[in-house]
Amino acid sequence: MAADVPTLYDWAGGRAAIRRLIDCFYDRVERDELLTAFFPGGVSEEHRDHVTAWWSEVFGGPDAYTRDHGGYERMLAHHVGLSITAEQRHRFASTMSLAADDAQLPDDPEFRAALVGYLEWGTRLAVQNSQPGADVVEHAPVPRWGWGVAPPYQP
Ligand code: HEM
Repeated sequence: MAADVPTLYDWAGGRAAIRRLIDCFYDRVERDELLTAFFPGGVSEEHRDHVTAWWSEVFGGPDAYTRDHGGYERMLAHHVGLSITAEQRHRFASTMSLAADDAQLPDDPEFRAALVGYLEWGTRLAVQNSQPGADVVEHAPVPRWGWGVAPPYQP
């Protein structure tokens, strides 16, 4: 991709913006009848911080999740055995999309398409990995997501 195309992380507004997204998301999750049981007692500060690090890295920011939080293998371990249903996955993905509005992330079609593309991909992998006896990919790098076919519109 051309050197002047920003990362999704920078376009979103950096770590503070990703943290707003994650907070708005989990604030909704805590009130959601399909999702709240995954987080007994509420979504901890530690979880919010780690998931912020994950999304920041995926979107092209610092590689803090790989360096400090156990990387792909730790993320995988958290999803194994959860038995996430199709309905829960859809609620998770649609709630994150709503949270992007709550958090006032950029709402240009290109950015939101990239965000939802990663969400769709990531949540479907989470469902697969969470099933009993799933044949998981045990080791992988933290993914890096990009703009796909539509980089940001910059006249
Ligand atoms: C794009 C999709 C997803 C991403 C990027 C993601 C990311 C993560 C990460 C990075 C962790 C580990 C946090 C840590 O290191 O402490 C985690 C844990 C977890 N995730 Fe996901 N996840 C996704 C989908 C889902 C779905 C669909 C569900 C359930 C409906 C789910 C439920 C959980 C739960 C219950 C934990 C463990 C929480 C804890 O014990 O602190 N995740 N997720």
